[in-house]
Formats: sequence, structure tokens, C-alpha cells
Amino acid sequence: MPMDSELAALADPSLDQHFLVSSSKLARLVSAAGITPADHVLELGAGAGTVARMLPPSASLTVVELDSRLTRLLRRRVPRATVVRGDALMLVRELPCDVLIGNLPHWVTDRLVDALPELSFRVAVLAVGERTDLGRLRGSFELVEVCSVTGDDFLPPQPEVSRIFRIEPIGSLRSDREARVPRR
Ligand SMILES: C[S@@+](CC[C@H](N)C(=O)[O-])C[C@H]1O[C@@H](n2cnc3c(N)ncnc32)[C@H](O)[C@@H]1O
Repeated sequence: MPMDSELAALADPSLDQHFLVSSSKLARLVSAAGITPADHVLELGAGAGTVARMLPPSASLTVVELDSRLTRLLRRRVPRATVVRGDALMLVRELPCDVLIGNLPHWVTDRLVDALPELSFRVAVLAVGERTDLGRLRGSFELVEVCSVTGDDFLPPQPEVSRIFRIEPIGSLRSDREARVPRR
């Protein structure tokens, strides 16, 4: 397993690579995802696997990463995951999932947010830019802010602030509630 200094040295600034290492923020992100053993989980832009390694058991875990150096590392560090090398924005349309997790460069997340209404998932937990306007999702999704992450929450430290949101399609919320209410 890479030490902190090795993890920081792996980061490629041209890909906005900052790996989330704060144990308290990782715990909040993982808890917000509410993963059950029956879920198919997809993490986009998995980096060095610091998030994927914390995820609880699930029916499947697929991680997508653009950088081939990191896909090799992910195969070693997260052996239970299916590791796919490629562009998250393309692959998210092909890989089915119940739970979608993504801490990607902010401009990539912005395009992912645009695509959310066309995707099928139960819950997404995404890190967005500090000033990203998620108003475009209101009416179709319930949004809950989980926490902010910045600076030493990452290796190497991330100068910008990201805000982590739990995002649930309103239709799936309604069907969850209906499933809990016994029919007469
Ligand atoms: C900010 S780092 C975060 C890594 C990890 N999610 C974490 O929280 O520690 C973003 C990661 O997304 C990857 N990435 C950037 N653009 C991508 C894309 N279009 N598709 C897949 N991965 C991408 C980068 O290589 C990098 O590993």
C-alpha cells in the first residue's frame, strides 16, 4: 500500500488528481451513500482507491478511472472491484448501478450532473465545485448537502473547496415510501 508521500507523488496535476484521505470525511461520504448488500455500486474517477476501499460489501463494485497508472494500482488496492479504464462520462451511460459515487474534477462533474436526468440510479453521492449551481436538478431530485472537503482532506492538498451532495431521484423516493406503506 502506498505511503502518504507516495500517494501524493502519484498525483498528476493535469488530471486534477487529489485523493480523499480524511477518515472523517470518507466516513461521511460512505454513510451518505447508504449502500446495502443488494446494491450495484459504481465509483467514477476512483483515483488511488481511497474511497473504494472504505465501501461496505455490495452485490458488485465497479470503479472507473481514466489514468492507466491508477487502474493498475486500483486492481491491487481494491481486489473485489471490477476496474474499468475509460472516460466516466461515456461509461456512466453503459454501466448499470444503484449507487453512483463520484469525486471527479469539477468540470467533469458538471457534465455528469447535466446527464443525471437520463441515468437510472437510486442514489448518487457527488462532490461538486463550491459554486456549482444544482438548481437544474430541483423538482426531479432531492438534494442533501453532506459536507465540504478541501485542503488537507486530500493528498496532495486540494486548494479548491468541493461540496459533497447526496442526490436522489424523486420518483425512487416515492417508490421507496410506497414499498414501506402496506396496501389495503
Ligand atoms: C480529484 S481526483 C479524486 C480521486 C478519488 N475519487 C478520491 O476521492 O480520492 C479525480 C480522479 O478522477 C480521474 N478522472 C478525471 N477525469 C476523468 C474522466 N473523464 N473519467 C474517469 N476518471 C477521470 C482522475 O484521474 C482522478 O484520479
